[in-house]
Amino acid sequence: MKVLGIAPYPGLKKLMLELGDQEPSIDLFVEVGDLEEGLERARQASKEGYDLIISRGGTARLIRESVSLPVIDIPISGYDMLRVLTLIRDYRGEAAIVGFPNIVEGAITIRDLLGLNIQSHTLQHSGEVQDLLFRLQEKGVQVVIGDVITVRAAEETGLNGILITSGKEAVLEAFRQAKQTYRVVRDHTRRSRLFRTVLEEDDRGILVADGEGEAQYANPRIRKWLGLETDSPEVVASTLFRREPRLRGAEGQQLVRLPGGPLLAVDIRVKDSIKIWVLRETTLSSDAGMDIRYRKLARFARITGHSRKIREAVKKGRKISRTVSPVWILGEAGTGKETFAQAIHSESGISGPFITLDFNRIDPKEAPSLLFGEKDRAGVLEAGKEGSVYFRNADRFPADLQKRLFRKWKSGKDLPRLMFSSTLPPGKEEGVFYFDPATSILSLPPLKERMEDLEDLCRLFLAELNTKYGKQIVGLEPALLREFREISWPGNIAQLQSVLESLVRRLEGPYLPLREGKEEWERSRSQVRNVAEDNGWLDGTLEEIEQRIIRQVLKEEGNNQTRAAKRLGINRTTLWRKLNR
Ligand SMILES: Nc1ncnc2c1ncn2[C@@H]1O[C@H](COP(=O)(O)OP(=O)(O)OP(=O)(O)O)[C@@H](O)[C@H]1O
Repeated sequence: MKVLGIAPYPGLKKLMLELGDQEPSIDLFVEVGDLEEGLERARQASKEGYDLIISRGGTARLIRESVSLPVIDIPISGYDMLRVLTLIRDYRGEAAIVGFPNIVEGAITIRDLLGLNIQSHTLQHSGEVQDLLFRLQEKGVQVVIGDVITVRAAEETGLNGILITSGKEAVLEAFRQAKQTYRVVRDHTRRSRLFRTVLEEDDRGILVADGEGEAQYANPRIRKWLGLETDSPEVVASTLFRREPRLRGAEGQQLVRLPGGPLLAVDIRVKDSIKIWVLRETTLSSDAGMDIRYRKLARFARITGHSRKIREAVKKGRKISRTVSPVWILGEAGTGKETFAQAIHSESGISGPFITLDFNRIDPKEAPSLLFGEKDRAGVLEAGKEGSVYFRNADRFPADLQKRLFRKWKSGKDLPRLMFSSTLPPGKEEGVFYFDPATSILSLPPLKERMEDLEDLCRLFLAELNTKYGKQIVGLEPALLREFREISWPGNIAQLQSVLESLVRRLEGPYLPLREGKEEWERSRSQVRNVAEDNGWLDGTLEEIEQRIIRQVLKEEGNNQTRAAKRLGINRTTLWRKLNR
C-alpha cells in the first residue's frame, strides 16, 4: 500500500516516518505543508500512484474536497489533549481553547476532568478565527490552544499559540484506518475490474453515460466498430452520434449501419438515470434484397388520383393504418404497393425504420436466420421491432416461415408492423402462397381501371422530373395523352413513370410529342415483360407455366372448375386432364 502523508507541521512528519518504519505493509512518503500548501503537495503527488493520503485537521479536510484519493484523518486523541492541557495547567495567565467542534468537545471533557479553568470557543468555519482571537485578546487572553489554523491566526494577532500536536497513538490509529480503507478500496477495485472484464469481453458494443449525459464508458467492441481504440468515452459517444444522430434520442430500438461496418441493432435503455446503448450485430450482413429507410417515405397525401377506385384504396389504407393487423397489399406490378405500405407506416406514427425484404432476391435458405436471428445476432424482426417490415414478392415467402412468423405475431411478441405485397393473390388454403387469416387485404387497382387519373399522374411526374433534370416541360401533346389513355400499361404507374422519365431526360420542348411518346412506350413493354420474368411467373417449361396459369385461374374462381374452364376458353374435360397430368 503506497501512502502519502501530508503533515501540517514538521514534527508530525518525523513521528509519522518513525512509526511508519514499523509498518511493513505501508510504503510511506511524507511531505510537510499546512492547509493550501498541503493541498498543493497532495495534488501533485496524487498523480504519482498513491493508494491513499493521511493528513490532519483542516488540511485533511481541504485535501478530501479536491483530491479523488481516499483521505485518512489523524484524529486528535484524548492523549493529545491531556498532554497539551497538562503542559498549560500551571500557567498563570489567561488561556483559551479555540478550534472546530471535534477539537473543542474533547478538550472540554478533559479540562473538566482535570478541573482546569480554561475557556473554550468553537469555530464553525475558518473565516471566524481572526475576529474571535481579536476579541479574546481584548479580554486579556494571552495563550490560545488549538489546531494549525488557530495557532497560525494567533501568531498574526500577536497571541501565543499552542498547537495540539498528535501523539503516537493518534498516528497509529490513522495507520490502522488506512489499512482498513485500503482493503475496502482494493476489494472494490477488484470487483469493478471484474465487471469491466465482463463488459470488455462482450460481443455487443456497450456505451454508458451518467445522469448528466456524459459518456463514462465504452467497451472495446464499440471502439473497434468506430475505429477509436484508445479515445475517451466522450469521443466515442460524439463520433457515434455524429454518424447516427438518431442514437442520441430516447429509449427504444434503432437499426443503423455504420459506414463500412456491420448493420447494428441498437437498444437504448435508461436505468436510474444512467443511459446505456447496447449495439448488436444483426444477421443482416449483406444487403441483398433488403432496404432500410427512416426518411422520405410516402404518405397518403402523396397518392395521386381522384378515381373512385384509388380513393377507396386510400380510405381502406388509412383504416388499416389505425390497426396493428398485418396487411397484404395486392396489385399488379407497379400499381403503388410499396407506396401504400410506406403510407400506412407513416400514418401509423411508427418511430422505427421501414424495412423492405424482397423475396425475389432473398435466398429462401437464409430467410429463417434473416428473420428470426441466430444465437447472438438479432434478426430483422427483433432489430426492426419498432418499425415495419414490408415483404415484397411475398408470394415467394416460404409457407413454413410464414406460419412461424404468424405464430410469433399471435403470441403477442414485440414485432414490427408486418406488410406483404404480391402481384398474385394469396391462397386461402396452405400452398405456395399461404397467408394467415388475421391479415387485412388491400387491393390496388391497375392503371387501366383508373384511366381518369392518368393525366394527373403525368402532371405530378412531369413536375418531379423537371426538377430532377432541370427541364421546363409543361405537358403531353393532346394526341399523346389520348394515345396513352388507349394503350395498355401492364407495368402500371411504374411503367408510366419510367416512360416519362426517359422522355424528359431526352427531350427539350414544352410538350412531349406523340411519336417519341409511342416509341418509348413500345420500348418499355419489353422491360415490363422482364419484370414478369423476375417474378418467377415465367420460370420453367411451357407445361409448367401453363400449370401455374391454370391453378391461378382456378384459385381466382374459387376452385370452381366450370368457371375456370370457361375463362380459359377450354372445356371442363380438358381442364381436368391438364390438372391431373
Ligand atoms: N398513386 C400514386 N401517386 C403517385 N405516385 C405513385 C402512386 N402510386 C405509385 N406511385 C409511384 O409509382 C412508382 C411505383 O410504385 P411502387 O413501387 O409503390 O409500386 P409497387 O406496386 O410496389 O411495385 P412492384 O410491383 O414493383 O413492387 C413509384 O415511384 C411511386 O412513387
